[in-house]
Amino acid sequence: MTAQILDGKATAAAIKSELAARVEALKARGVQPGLGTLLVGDDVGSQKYVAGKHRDCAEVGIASIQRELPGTASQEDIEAVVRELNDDPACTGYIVQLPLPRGVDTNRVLELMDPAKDADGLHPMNLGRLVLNEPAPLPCTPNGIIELLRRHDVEINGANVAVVGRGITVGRSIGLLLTRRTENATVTLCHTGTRDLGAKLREADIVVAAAGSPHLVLPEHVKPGAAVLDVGVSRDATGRIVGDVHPDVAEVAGWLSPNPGGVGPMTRAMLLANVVQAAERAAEAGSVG
Ligand SMILES: Nc1nc2c(c(=O)[nH]1)N[C@@H](CN(C=O)c1ccc(C(=O)N[C@@H](CCC(=O)O)C(=O)O)cc1)CN2
Repeated sequence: MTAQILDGKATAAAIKSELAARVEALKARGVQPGLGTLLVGDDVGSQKYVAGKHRDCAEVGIASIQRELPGTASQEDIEAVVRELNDDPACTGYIVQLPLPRGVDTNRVLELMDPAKDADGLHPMNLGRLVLNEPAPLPCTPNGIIELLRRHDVEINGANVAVVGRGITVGRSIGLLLTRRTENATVTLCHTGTRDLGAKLREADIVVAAAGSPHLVLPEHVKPGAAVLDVGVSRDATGRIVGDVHPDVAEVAGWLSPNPGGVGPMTRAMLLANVVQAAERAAEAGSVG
């Protein structure tokens, strides 16, 4: 068997053209959505991701507000920029690029954000709303994974899903999304403390590998025909991306997301979707437009 490709690049391009039409409609009502980003430090990967987010904004007609601080910035410096973005009317939604430098209290920074401007769905209020099944911006990577599966007609309803990795942007929240009645999956969250990871993976119809551990998922771990999403990003000595999934998994899986070109572009598309949706909600509520 050779897995069919879950093409994140093409799917994200289709979503972006849908979003561009919604942005046009907002602009016709006098509403200009604007995405802010705060990047702290000089991590090359993070710089690339943030640059990509602003390229996407330009493509769909969302305005860009870029803030950068050096890696030596203090907690207070970072919080001052968060307050500025909270108060800036041109910034209708924003993100703080993660991870923040060692020593910075990330939770305190996220808690200080205006939840109405949280374009990443990572503010504790919005994660709480997700738990309560109330409308909220959805975390971008988990939402991107679900959208990628849906748009390729991969059955989620009733599926056994194994997630590997318990990080804040993927592992912790994806179970909340997949176990909603609308998705109806059964989720096992695996991590470094999981005994017999292989056995958990072999039971799964869908594997989400988000551990950041190069080639952790091997062909013998995968049920024939399963959908495998490669989310983890490590880099080899030349700076090339190495995913969590061994390339030979393509011989066993039914579906496989490439890395790069799979979940990454979907993460960016879902960020734009959150910005557009928040602007639409605000316009409906009459606060703008
Ligand atoms: N505030 C946030 N920080 C981080 C998030 C997040 O959702 N919010 N997720 C990741 C990084 N990330 C988004 O910020 C992200 C990762 C990957 C890509 C992407 O398009 N990757 C390309 C490859 C790019 C390359 O060559 O390096 C791909 O997969 O094709 C976009 C965004 C952690 N931080």
